Amino acid sequence: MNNKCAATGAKCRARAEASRIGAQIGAQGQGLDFSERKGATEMEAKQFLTSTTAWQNLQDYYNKNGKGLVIKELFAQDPNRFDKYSLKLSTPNDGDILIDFSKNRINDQVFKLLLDLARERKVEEARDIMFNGGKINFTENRAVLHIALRNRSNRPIMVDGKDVMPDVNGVLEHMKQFTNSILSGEWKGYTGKQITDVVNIGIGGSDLGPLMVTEALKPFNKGLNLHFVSNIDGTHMAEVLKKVNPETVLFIIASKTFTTQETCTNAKSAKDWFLATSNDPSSVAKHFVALSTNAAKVSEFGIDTANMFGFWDWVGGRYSLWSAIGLSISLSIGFENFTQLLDGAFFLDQHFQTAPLEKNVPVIMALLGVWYDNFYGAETHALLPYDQYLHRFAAYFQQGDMESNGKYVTRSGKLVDYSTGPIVWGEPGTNGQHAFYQLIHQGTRLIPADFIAPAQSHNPIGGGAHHRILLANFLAQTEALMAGKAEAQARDELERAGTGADEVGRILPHKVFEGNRPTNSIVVRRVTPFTLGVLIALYEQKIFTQGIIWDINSFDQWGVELGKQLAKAIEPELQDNNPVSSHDGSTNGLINFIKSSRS
Ligand SMILES: O=P(O)(O)OC[C@H]1OC(O)[C@H](O)[C@@H](O)[C@@H]1O
Repeated sequence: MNNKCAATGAKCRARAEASRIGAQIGAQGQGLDFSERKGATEMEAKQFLTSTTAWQNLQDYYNKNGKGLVIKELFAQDPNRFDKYSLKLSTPNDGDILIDFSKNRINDQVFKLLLDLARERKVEEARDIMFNGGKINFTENRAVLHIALRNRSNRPIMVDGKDVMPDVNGVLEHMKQFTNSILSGEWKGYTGKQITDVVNIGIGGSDLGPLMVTEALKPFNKGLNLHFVSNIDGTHMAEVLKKVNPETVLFIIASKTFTTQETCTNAKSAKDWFLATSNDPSSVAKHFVALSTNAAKVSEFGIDTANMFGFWDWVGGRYSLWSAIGLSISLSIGFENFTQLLDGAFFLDQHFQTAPLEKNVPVIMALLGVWYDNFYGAETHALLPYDQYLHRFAAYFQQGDMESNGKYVTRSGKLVDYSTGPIVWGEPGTNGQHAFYQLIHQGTRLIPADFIAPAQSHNPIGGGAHHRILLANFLAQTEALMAGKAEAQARDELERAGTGADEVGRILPHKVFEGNRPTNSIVVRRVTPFTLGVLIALYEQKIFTQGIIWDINSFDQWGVELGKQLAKAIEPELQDNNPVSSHDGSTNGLINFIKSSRS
């Protein structure tokens, strides 16, 4: 250990760890291209996925045995199946988190072959590149470092030769001071009143994360009313403005780029509304703050950069709730709880970095997804939280997963010949049961589903009856999806109920459940800032792992640009009522119908 290291023990150990990982990558990274070529193809897989040995082994196994993998029979054959295919993550203060993946169409051989695939695709090496600041988002020449935002060890993380942690900590300190001054009432509005309401104006990653988390952690709310405006539809803004008072409202303009049309338009309308009452441009500073990477645009909009909370281009929008974008979270639940959320994510990141693949929860969940998407042809994945507070969880991961892995070209620009990211959807239980579970149970599509439930409710009303019923339904659904109901049982039930023979013959097929529908179950003790941080990071790292296996760039989103471009061209055409003919027949027809219908 040199003298410099002796002076800063923890940092030094972290640096040594970083350089060890770096050396390891150099030594082991034969399957990925780790050449010095700028950015990019830093993690380009050398072999096309479907021609790798691991893939072909899986394909062979699936072809021979895929249809014969019946989960309930696998349980009958192996009394230790639950122990073998479930993991517990022990959190420091928030209890254990159980991840049960035993109700899947896997056996030891499939599990081994899936792990072989992760090894062949160099998942661990790719992970280490991300954690060490590699510019893996090569189409934008950016590192991918949301993990630095929750790097609670303060291990130095270098981008372009600079440690990002001092800046990360600086913004966290600013968020802390601001949160405390708002919550204590020290920060006053332009007429001297305390702030009572916060309106977050943002869209996509600048809306969904804060909205999902503030809803999920409502029991921890410190007293402010939170509102979110995302849609350009004036209705969204108009309805929120009805509920707030210019003297006591704080607008947070959240936009990584500060160029997003919806957010800029909504922010301007909010400012106009506010100034119509305050009549004093200097009062804006007390009621508007900005969260952005773009200081120039923030001041152009009229927000003092002293009231700006910055972040960096290495934070992807859909991974940004850990950054300044989380200010509304911090204002809702207090800064201490916000740091608990970061701690939870850090806990999961450490697990992802250190657990062997066969015990690595995000890796296992990613591999199970690949098994169903690519071999069984599943097209969707359901997220089914049995917790009302998590009602936006699936919506949040629609962006998280679909914007990340909805890509059809590989890192080197070749068309894939396999499917990539699934369609993600879901609603909280038990609402979903009374709406779409019919199709999961008896439809023609295979829908792998994740069930998420807390053992303890924040609202144990009815002497705990509500939560007991909720949990019974969660457990019953995963059991039913796996076990199904055989014809003999269905017949027996009908006969016992006194149904006549003709009637039995007629309705029996409708009463049979094939079963063998795969599910994962994740059970937390309670939904807390820490456990929610774990859950979110778990899905983020699952998405990362799948992106590596599929050899796609999970961190750009060019697919959202074309529509924006065309909208910019159409908008001026909507300014008058003259018919247009510059588009295809359908688009012309729609535009002209709208023009004729609005006068
Ligand atoms: O935060 P902003 O720069 O306003 O971006 C908001 C959103 O806009 C987009 O079009 C992207 O698809 C999202 O990834 C992003 O989260």
